[in-house]
Amino acid sequence: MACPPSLFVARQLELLEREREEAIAQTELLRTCRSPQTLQRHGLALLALQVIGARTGLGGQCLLELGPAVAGGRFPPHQIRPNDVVLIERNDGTGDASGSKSGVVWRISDARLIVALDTELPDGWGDRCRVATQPVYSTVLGRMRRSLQRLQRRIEENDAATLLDVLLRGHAPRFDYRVKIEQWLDPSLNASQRAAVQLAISADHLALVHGPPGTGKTYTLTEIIRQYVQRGKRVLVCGPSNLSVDNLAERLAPHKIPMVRLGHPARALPSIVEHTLDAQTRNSDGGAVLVDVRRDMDAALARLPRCKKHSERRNIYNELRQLRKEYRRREAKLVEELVGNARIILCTLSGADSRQLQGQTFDVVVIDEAAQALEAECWIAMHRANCVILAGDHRQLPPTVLSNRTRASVERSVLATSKDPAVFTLDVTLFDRMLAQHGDTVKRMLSTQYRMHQDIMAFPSLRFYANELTADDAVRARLLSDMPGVDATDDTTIPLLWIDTAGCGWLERVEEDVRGRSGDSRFNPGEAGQVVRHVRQLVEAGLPAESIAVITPYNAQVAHLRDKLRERYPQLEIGSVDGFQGREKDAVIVSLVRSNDTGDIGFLADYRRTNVAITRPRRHLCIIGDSETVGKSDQFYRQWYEWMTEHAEIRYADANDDGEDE
Ligand SMILES: Nc1ncnc2c1ncn2[C@@H]1O[C@H](COP(=O)(O)OP(=O)(O)OP(=O)(O)O)[C@@H](O)[C@H]1O
Repeated sequence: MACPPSLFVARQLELLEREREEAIAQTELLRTCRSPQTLQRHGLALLALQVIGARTGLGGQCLLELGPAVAGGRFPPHQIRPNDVVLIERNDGTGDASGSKSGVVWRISDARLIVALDTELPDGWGDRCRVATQPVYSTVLGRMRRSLQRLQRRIEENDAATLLDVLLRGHAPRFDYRVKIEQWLDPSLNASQRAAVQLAISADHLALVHGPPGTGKTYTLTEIIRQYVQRGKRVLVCGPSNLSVDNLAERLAPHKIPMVRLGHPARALPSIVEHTLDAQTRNSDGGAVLVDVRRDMDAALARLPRCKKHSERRNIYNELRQLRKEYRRREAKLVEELVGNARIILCTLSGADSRQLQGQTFDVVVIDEAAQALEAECWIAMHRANCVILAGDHRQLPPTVLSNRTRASVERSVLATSKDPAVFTLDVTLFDRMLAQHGDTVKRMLSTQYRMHQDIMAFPSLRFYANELTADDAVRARLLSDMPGVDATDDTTIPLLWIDTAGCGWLERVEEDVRGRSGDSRFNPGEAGQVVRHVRQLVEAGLPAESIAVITPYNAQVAHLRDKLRERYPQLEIGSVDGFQGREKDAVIVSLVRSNDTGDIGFLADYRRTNVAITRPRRHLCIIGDSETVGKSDQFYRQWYEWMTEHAEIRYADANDDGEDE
């Protein structure tokens, strides 16, 4: 039996609070240990900006336009992205920190940054400012906490909703198999995809679609959503990231179903821009009136910089306040109409808490990438329906949890089945919990994959997917040498290669943290040399650098590899394994980094990370690592290496080879 619902929710609340404290502590650490200049060097801040203008956006928000203070200047390299929460601070030499404001990045280009603020910048602000990223946790965690508190109330009131019974009270999920699919809207679906659609459509309250890498999860969800709509149902489609939501929106867009994508349109793909609430509001009949009010607001905003007198400025602020009120009233009415008429609403999980969805209910909530979402985040959306379809892959990485750095996450399959709420950690997802609680009857796994050469697929299939994956004919034998312009060489004609660095003495090194102490991250210059060599050989064989990704579990190795490779191969993608989840490339080189005498493998012990790393390539996977270190005390890595010796090519690195010369 599962743990008592109210205890479970109380424990989740406690864990969220710990997460909030950790997020605050980390931000503080950044702020206290690093100067603004250092933050800018790390891509977390942009300094010396000037206010270029302000106009009105959706919701009557103030869209503040910023650019480099130097005329014709460009921003330095940075990591600021649309939807990031940023803090705008005045930087006019007065040293006055008052008036700093939090906003959301709307758009960002080489020389322009537009930030959405709830109100204008305070009166008296100088034109000079700087911007620094802030963890979004504060907003998202707040929404999660509210959703759990609501859940707690529903449990106390004994809410009879059967979704709660299945998700929290251990009742078995029910399926009505009389619900048959008369016509496949997408006839190209394969047998396992059809089985998943059938299960989802028959579910009274809960069904899981397990989608291993490249198996067409998005394809399948599209059919599920369309089948629901055809049955007259209203569907809320969510995912933890904007990208997950946009991928589905893009697949649904051609089918002409009334749908609305909520959230900032900044990152919307061109094909779905017309479905964003922002665009639909503008293009509707009522939108013309809004445009008029918006014009009045922009005109008032434009007058502001010219007013020197305090009283004049105060009058303009009063005028703006009235106009904003009017704008919000009219807009709310329009939004209610648009949202109310839509059969499909798409938004991030935390976006399901937005005011545009106030009072809205749905027949079903579909959650993509559910194995990467915190359970509390899922509840934000799940309060709106009595049936939920979860799609994901619990064999890949779970959501990032700041407060949980222990090996507990590795052992979470044990935790997920426990009755003791004290052992739950935040990265035990709802997807995990439901599988542990209800078993395989509640899920269907997609088993044909459309990404990897069959040899690349074979080990992950064996180890993570009960050997049930098959490679579609179109991909099963494709090699790099089959690509146009690529020569057949020793490297391009093999799908699997391990460059073994055992015995080379290339020991891992520890990166210093922000305080100059030994940090968590590691790098390995010897391995990096082998990466350089392999990239060079592939490119010399005619493979474009943009078809190659170099990935590694450690951020310090990412930075080290970027230093070595970026200039020579600007198109080459170099990143962390975690950041590459959900992506694919023709050739993928994985640098394992760990090399020591004790066999310490750190967070490589989370095999889900290894699974993500080795399932990214289409045609060629090259592992660079020390087989002795990783296999010393870890059975998984020992088995993997043994398997590789039978099925892949093993090359032994030369200790005198730094990868730079022929
Ligand atoms: N039934 C099918 N017939 C032919 N191709 C398919 C089919 N299903 C999926 N594909 C192809 O497989 C690829 C992956 O599909 P999709 O993007 O839906 O996968 P996914 O499982 O969501 O991916 P990820 O591994 O990133 O989660 C796509 O290029 C798609 O064209």
